[in-house]
Amino acid sequence: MARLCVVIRLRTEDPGVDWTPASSLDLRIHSGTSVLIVVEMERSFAGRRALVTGAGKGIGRDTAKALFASGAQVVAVSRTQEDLVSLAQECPGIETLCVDLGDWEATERALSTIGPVDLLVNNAGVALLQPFLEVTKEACDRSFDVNFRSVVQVSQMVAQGLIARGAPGAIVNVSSQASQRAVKDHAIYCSTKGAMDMLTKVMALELGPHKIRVNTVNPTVVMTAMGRANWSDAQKAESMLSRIPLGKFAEVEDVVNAILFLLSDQSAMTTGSALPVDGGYLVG
Ligand SMILES: NC(=O)C1=CN([C@@H]2O[C@H](COP(=O)(O)OP(=O)(O)OC[C@H]3O[C@@H](n4cnc5c(N)ncnc54)[C@H](OP(=O)(O)O)[C@@H]3O)[C@@H](O)[C@H]2O)C=CC1
Ligand SMILES: CC(=O)C(C)=O
Repeated sequence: MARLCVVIRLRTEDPGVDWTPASSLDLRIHSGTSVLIVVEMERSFAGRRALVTGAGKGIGRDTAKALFASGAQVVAVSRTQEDLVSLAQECPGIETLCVDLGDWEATERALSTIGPVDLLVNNAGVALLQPFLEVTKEACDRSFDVNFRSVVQVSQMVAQGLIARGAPGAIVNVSSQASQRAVKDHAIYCSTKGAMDMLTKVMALELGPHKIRVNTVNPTVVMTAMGRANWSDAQKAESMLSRIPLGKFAEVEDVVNAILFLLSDQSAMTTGSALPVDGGYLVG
């Protein structure tokens, strides 16, 4: 028997859009032919407003661009103005906000007027590597201020807005495989990411009744500016690669796809989870 598979790709558009079909699909089915019609729903964030921290470079920049391309209104927050200028040139219409998220008062001032946000990606982070016995107060304070405290602060502001509007929302915290495995010279970094994973679970517990989902993505090494700074040495990289069953580091796109999945309605029943993007590193 001949089998015919028809894939119809639909975009979940704004309900206000006129669905009058531009063209019709004329199928002539011969007798004895079975037809499987697959309707693929593309992920669209039309009508949603997303805030991405650390959107100047790397994972955050590509996440902001992907959300923008998927129809979301995007607020890109980062520390270096020229990164935001170039991002706005690439994506005309993206909103930008330049602030050091490690500065609580400056962040409060900068984000107090951002308006409603439906989707939040807490991506900004620093990896200040020091052997445990050489950890400094400055590195400890900076790491926790950026990687952890700013996540608390920005999430509070966004969640309070959602609750006031009675609107559902989704938050993705960008953690790391390093939240669950010791990595040499990463005592403070691992601790900030471990704290982030636990924070994520408590946020999910308390915000769930408000229809706000909270999850982490937990990538392995990604060769962004941060990855290149710490993992360009071939021998050091090999020590990590040898512990990854898929035998490769993650690409930025792999992390972006995981983030968009956890922001989308396709993960409507997932909250409080930690989604590895690590090639199997954490199974070891
Ligand atoms: N790269 C990797 O191997 C991995 C990264 N991660 C995590 O992914 C996230 C993104 O990392 P990645 O894209 O690689 O990092 P990058 O260093 O390439 O980019 C980080 C971005 O965050 C911004 N940022 C950092 N600190 C602040 C701050 N205080 N206020 C505002 N913006 C800030 C940076 O701005 P600026 O450059 O101006 O400081 C930059 O735009 C981080 O949380 C990281 O821990 C997780 C696993 C692996
Ligand atoms: C940089 C990082 O998050 C690692 C080591 O996974």
